[in-house]
Amino acid sequence: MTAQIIDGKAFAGDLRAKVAAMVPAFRAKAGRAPGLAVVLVGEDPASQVYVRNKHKMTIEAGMESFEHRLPADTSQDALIALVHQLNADPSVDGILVQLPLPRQIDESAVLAAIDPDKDVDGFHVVNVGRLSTGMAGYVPCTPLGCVMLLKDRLGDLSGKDAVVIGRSNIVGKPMAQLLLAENCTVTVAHSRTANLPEVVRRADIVVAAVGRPEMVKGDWIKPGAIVIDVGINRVPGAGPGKTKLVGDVDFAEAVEVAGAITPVPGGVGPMTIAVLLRNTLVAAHRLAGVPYEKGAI
Ligand SMILES: NC(=O)C1=CN([C@@H]2O[C@H](COP(=O)(O)OP(=O)(O)OC[C@H]3O[C@@H](n4cnc5c(N)ncnc54)[C@H](OP(=O)(O)O)[C@@H]3O)[C@@H](O)[C@H]2O)C=CC1
Ligand SMILES: Nc1nc(=O)c2c([nH]1)NC[C@@H]1CN(c3ccc(C(=O)N[C@@H](CCC(=O)O)C(=O)O)cc3)C=[N+]21
Repeated sequence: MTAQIIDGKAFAGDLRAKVAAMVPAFRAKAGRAPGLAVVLVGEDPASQVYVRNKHKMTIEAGMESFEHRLPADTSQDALIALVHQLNADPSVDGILVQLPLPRQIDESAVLAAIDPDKDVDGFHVVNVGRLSTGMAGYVPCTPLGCVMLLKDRLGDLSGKDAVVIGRSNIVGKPMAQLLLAENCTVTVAHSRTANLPEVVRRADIVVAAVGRPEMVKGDWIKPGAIVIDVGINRVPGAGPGKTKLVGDVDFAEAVEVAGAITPVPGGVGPMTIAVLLRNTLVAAHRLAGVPYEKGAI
């Protein structure tokens, strides 16, 4: 039996359409559009592609997009000064500083400078604390997108055995917190985990966020399990000079065992941007004092 393919691209398209449908009512009440500011430091080609996509989709959703591109040798002080300027700008509801940052800049100092109420990435320690204590706040886009796909597929996640591979601050840890909040029994695996295949084999839900191309093999997966592949790895493709994207899961193997699986591309990636727009819409409502029906999207 082969797994169902979870169409994250289509799901994300629906989500963006729902966000776009709520923008006119917000505009009418607030007298302005929701605004998202994206800051890119340096010329990393992959980051440039993401930032361009975010800009395009922000505009398509009827929101304002403010792009700030800074040279790779920008100082930490200059970047933090820009963040402070965006914090004070009433037309900006959401601020995203594209990661990773160049070596001379301390990431945590920059994230700490972002107003937690404009932190639509959910990376500020205040929002990390809110998530881990069950308070309302901003949740990192990629993990929230993964939970949306899981709930769409499974409904209630209570009692499910979930294994998250990876413990980064931007994916693994918030993913584990969200699954815990959904009453899963959560295991977080990482590079020092002993017997990783065995650990993964007991999971009803596997989330792979490792950054190692096709590391998770088919015989690590319990038959019928749901596999969410967060990995985005560019590897050599067919023909000289060509590249292709693969996930952290060996898709060809896992698709033969899993109950459902996200592809790469077209799985989790598109969800990340759709959730970013959703978080920006929520931020705009809160900052403008326009009521937002909890759970509207
Ligand atoms: N789809 C999307 O929107 C997004 C995709 N990504 C992708 O997700 C992946 C993970 O990203 P990110 O969390 O930022 O990556 P990090 O490099 O920050 O974290 C990787 C994690 O994987 C663990 N790990 C590394 N090697 C192994 C191994 N052999 N066995 C078990 N665990 C291992 C590391 O363990 P340790 O802590 O011990 O070092 C670490 O916790 C990447 O491919 C990235 O491109 C990221 C963000 C968004
Ligand atoms: N502050 C910050 N917030 C982030 O959310 C953030 C970041 N920094 N730095 C980089 C990572 C990575 N990330 C992705 C977003 C979209 C796709 C995406 O749309 N992927 C498409 C493919 C795109 C392609 O073809 O390259 C897909 O999987 O189908 C992937 C990865 C957000 N990140």
